[in-house]
Amino acid sequence: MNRYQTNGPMEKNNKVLLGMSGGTDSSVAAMLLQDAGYEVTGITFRFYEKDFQTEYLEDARHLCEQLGIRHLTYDAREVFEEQIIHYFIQEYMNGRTPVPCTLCNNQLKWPLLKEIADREGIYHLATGHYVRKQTVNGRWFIRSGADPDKDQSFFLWGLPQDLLERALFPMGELTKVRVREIAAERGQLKAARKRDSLGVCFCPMDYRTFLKSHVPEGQISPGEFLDEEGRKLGQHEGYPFYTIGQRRGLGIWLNKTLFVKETLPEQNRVIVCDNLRALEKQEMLLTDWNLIDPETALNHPDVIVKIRYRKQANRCTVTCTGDGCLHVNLHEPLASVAPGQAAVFYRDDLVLGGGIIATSR
Ligand SMILES: Nc1ncnc2c1ncn2[C@@H]1O[C@H](COP(=O)(O)OP(=O)(O)OP(=O)(O)O)[C@@H](O)[C@H]1O
Repeated sequence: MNRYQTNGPMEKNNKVLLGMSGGTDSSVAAMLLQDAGYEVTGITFRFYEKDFQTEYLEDARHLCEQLGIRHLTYDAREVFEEQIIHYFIQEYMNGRTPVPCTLCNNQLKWPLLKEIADREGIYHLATGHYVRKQTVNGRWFIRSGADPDKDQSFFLWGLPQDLLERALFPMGELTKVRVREIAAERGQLKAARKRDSLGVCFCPMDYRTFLKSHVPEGQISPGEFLDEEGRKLGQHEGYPFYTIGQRRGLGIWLNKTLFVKETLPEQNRVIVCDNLRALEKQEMLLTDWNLIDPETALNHPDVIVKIRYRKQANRCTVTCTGDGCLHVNLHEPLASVAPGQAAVFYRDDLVLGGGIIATSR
């Protein structure tokens, strides 16, 4: 899954390369890593800058100066645009639901951290993610963070062993409330008060507005809403604007609730239904998957799968298909499964792996 490969293992040392976004978590992470005796280097990736705003860079640089640590910047805007923003738009245009934060972490942010750490002779890699890590039978697993409201384990299922082994997660045992307190206690009031980042960094608003301003005119056009029997119910604004399970904003006025069941990009049609049960799926096929230890995940009846960051957890059995996909048999049906979304496997709070949903039925 990862593009950035380097040669051979690196000797352990007490140096750590910390991804610093200028936000509260990575700022406090820098302080805690320093307290723990590490020689910290901060790095800020320039992924995306709305209206050329670079205050986050200045904030990260300023904090490093105050802490007396080295700070690097790395311009990743072009690769971010190609790999993440382009993918995000393309997925919607293909009638799928993208997972840009998962992709960014697993294919860009963490591999870049490793690449630069290798170059700089730095063994450890760190971020301000609210996760923990643990070894089981000699393999490294991500565990949920101690703060259930901030747990970010859902996004890191794709990290390979060589990277996990070197990873440090200073936020893992802390709550966000405590992290803000630590920043304030150390006199870092700006860091203490920063707002939590909301949703996708380059698209914090409704994705439809983003698509409207980024997709060339004429590529998204109005089409038909059909019911399950193929009867025309009205006109939609273009299939990429609708996601499976959506019920708001359809603009169809019938005296019953309607849900998007399916989008058909080639025909620019959106199929709706009036029964939530019609959205339920019992099986999923995953591609681009990663399992930390296949033995612990495959063919066990006690695996939990999540396809949403919050408020959903279904029991399942995972098997490997002959053609290299993962088959997920859901023990209870699950509604609103969209191709393109990530499915993440857990046992208790241990992340066993995950993959991208190709199909479901
Ligand atoms: N532009 C960036 N450059 C370097 N590292 C980054 C950048 N953006 C995020 N990170 C790293 O990834 C972690 C998770 O980022 P994310 O944006 O998901 O979380 P966050 O809760 O907003 O974190 P923070 O409070 O540190 O901004 C950050 O704590 C940081 O270590």
